[in-house]
Amino acid sequence: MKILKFGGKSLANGQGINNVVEIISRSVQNKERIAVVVSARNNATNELENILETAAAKQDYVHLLDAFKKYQLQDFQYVDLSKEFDKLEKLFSGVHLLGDYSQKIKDEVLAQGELISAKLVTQILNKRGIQANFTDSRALIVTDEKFGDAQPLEKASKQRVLKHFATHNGKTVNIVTGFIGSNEKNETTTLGRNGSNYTAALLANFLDAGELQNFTHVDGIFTANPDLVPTAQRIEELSFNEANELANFGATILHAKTIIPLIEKNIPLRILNTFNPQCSGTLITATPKKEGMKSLSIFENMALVNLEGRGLLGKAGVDARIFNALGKREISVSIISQGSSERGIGLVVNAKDATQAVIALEREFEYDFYSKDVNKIAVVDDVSVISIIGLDLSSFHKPYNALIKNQVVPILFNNTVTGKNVSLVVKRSELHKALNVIHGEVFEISKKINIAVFGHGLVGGTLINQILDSAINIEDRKKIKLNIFAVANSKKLLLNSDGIDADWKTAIENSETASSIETLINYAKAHHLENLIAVDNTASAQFVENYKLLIENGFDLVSSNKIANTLSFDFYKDLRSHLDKNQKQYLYETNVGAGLPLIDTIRILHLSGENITRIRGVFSGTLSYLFNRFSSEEVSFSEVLKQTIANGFTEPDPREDLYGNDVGRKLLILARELDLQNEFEDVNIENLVPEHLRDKSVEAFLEHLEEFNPIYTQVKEQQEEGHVLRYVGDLYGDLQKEKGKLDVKLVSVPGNSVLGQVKGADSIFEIYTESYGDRPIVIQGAGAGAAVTARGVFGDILKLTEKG
Ligand SMILES: NC(=O)C1=CN([C@@H]2O[C@H](COP(=O)(O)OP(=O)(O)OC[C@H]3O[C@@H](n4cnc5c(N)ncnc54)[C@H](O)[C@@H]3O)[C@@H](O)[C@H]2O)C=CC1
Ligand SMILES: N[C@@H](CC=O)C(=O)O
Repeated sequence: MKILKFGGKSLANGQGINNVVEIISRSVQNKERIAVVVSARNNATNELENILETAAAKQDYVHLLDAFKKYQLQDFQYVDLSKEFDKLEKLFSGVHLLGDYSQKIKDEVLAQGELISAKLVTQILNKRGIQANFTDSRALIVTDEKFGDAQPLEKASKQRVLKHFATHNGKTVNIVTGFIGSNEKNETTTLGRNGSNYTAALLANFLDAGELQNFTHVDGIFTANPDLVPTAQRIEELSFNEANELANFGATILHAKTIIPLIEKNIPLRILNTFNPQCSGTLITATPKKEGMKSLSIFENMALVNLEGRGLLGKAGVDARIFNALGKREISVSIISQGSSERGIGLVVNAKDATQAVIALEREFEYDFYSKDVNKIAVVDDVSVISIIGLDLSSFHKPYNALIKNQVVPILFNNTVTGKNVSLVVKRSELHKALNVIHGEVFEISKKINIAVFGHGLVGGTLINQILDSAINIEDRKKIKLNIFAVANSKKLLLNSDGIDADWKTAIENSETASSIETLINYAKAHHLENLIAVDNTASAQFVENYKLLIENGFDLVSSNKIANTLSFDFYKDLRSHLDKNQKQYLYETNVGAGLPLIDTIRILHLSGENITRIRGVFSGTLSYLFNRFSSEEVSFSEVLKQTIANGFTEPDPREDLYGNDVGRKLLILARELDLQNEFEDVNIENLVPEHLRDKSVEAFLEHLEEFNPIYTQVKEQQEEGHVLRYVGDLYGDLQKEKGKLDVKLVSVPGNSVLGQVKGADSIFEIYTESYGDRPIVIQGAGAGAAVTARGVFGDILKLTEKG
């Protein structure tokens, strides 16, 4: 025997009720022995409650009742529900007359919802030729007298159930009303929250059913509410214990009281979807294939009541008084937290009970206020509780760190001593984001990283395409979902919380959103985006001013833009202390040597105590390419310069390379990595641009490139035989002091020397250290170019995802 239970949404008009009838018919045709338990249809219970309130308020309820009746018969005019409708009319008219009702009357009213539902299903099945028997569970489930939340009397109920099924379970399917019973005086009672599930579980228990199939409107139990966490996954199997934990922690689909009758008889419970019958749902058994399942469950509308007092330390009985005062008002406390100083106790209660809780505590502790033992009772409204079920404190650091990194600071947390679960109280406004952050950390499901790209020129544009091309692969391999939710240039902003696609260029061209850092930050907040990274691929000094705001709003930073690291040393320090304060990271490997692993290498050497004594090399890809070709080919300086620009090696403003500023900046960045406090003005730069071209606009400058030719032809010709020109950066001096020496200059070196052998747009860096002596560590490779630089930026993004 199987018990099939259908919830309200399953029984709604249209696809729901049609599928229910199909499912039952198929079972009957397959000769399965089944009994069916039904809830009231769709919103019937709420509607009946509303009509009752309206009648009690002596307002016009008739149109509401008519609408209710119309819905019930909408597609089934042939079904006779006159008995239930008459009953409702009489009950409501009485309540309207009196202007009041008792819980007993309410139970009688609500019971009609289940009676209508069971009768309707029975008659539809009968019309299809299926022998179905309307079963009023008031004749089966005997309860105590607690109207609204009655307790079944198991022995008497079992006897009646067994008797009924002995006579009515031949070829006939019993369609049983859920939720309702009757007391020993034959008065209608209801079983409280989750009552229909309870009825189904009791029947399963009494009849020794092989399985209870609970048909809902969802595919089963998920690792978190899929409406809030899009990456939530259906759990295939759960143990009864795990399901019980879930039920205790607010998973509305289950309730502890519905699990217990099943555990007693070891009856599997399968949660199924009426609207997706192919889905195998979630199976709950005593021995699931896999145990240790984790899930997140929430209590959304909660409040935190804080009782504080200096005189509470060591005082016995304070907590007992608190719970006694709350208990008298039937206020249940879901989480309790008390520090060892006993100066305060925090209690999480349902938001609707918060005011009553405060009143109760104020009364109870009135005299303690006078004696100044208690000085404050306050409420933090709008909090939510997230419970991580299946997790203990040994692995709590991962979600906790991720929350802090995402600027969600839990108001309090606690764990259960037995069983595995940790609960956190967070501001309700942060619930959505917190859930997604925790989910990404706890489950081996993709962690989502939300990226905003500023500047989509050569490097930025290439980076976006690289990310889009590899995102699926990275998600498969690393369980990291890279989601570019924003792209900005100086004028426009493209926003899409689900991530931009390959058509992003057209999308940003068509975007009507003006570029604004505030708009972008607000968008990220409104969409509860977690794990935020801002990528600066501009060369803008103005944009750098946004860094602090981005950091404060939870963004880690990645930058190919060198400006932030080369402004004043005060700015440099201030930025780092801001990063520390907000626990944010800033990575900029591509600032020197494009995609080459230079900054990391120097940082690690320096951190490990290795004394770096000198760094020298060809720092600029642009100038490397320019002088490599100019030195070895019969070609004019201006011609190679034009090709260098066309190759995308130069800065957005190519004069920055030729003025020597770009190399100067790189040198300064490395110096500061070594904790030197140099300023940009300390760099001795040999400017490659003839003086008369220095104050021209970029456009005018580019029209006068030929004027470089006589100067550099002469420089080239004046070299020694076999020598080549190289534009070299040199950091030297006593690098243990406050400042080092930084030179940037054009030199002539033998063609077969280390620097002389550099080819293409390669950079080369010689790192001299105490341990390596006069044989420096050499890092060499492409020092410029959109593809390698974008790859370096991409690397920084991935490093951040791992650090998180
Ligand atoms: N090209 C290369 O080989 C390397 C470049 N870099 C750095 O990469 C950065 C980008 O270089 P490219 O892509 O070559 O330059 P680009 O000129 O092609 O792109 C820069 C983009 O930033 C945009 N932009 C400017 N101000 C902005 C603002 N306030 N907000 C949003 N967008 C803004 C511009 O409209 C432009 O599209 C530069 O800082 C450069 O120093 C670093 C290493 C190597
Ligand atoms: N213009 C720069 C680009 C990289 O930083 C260079 O050529 O090195």
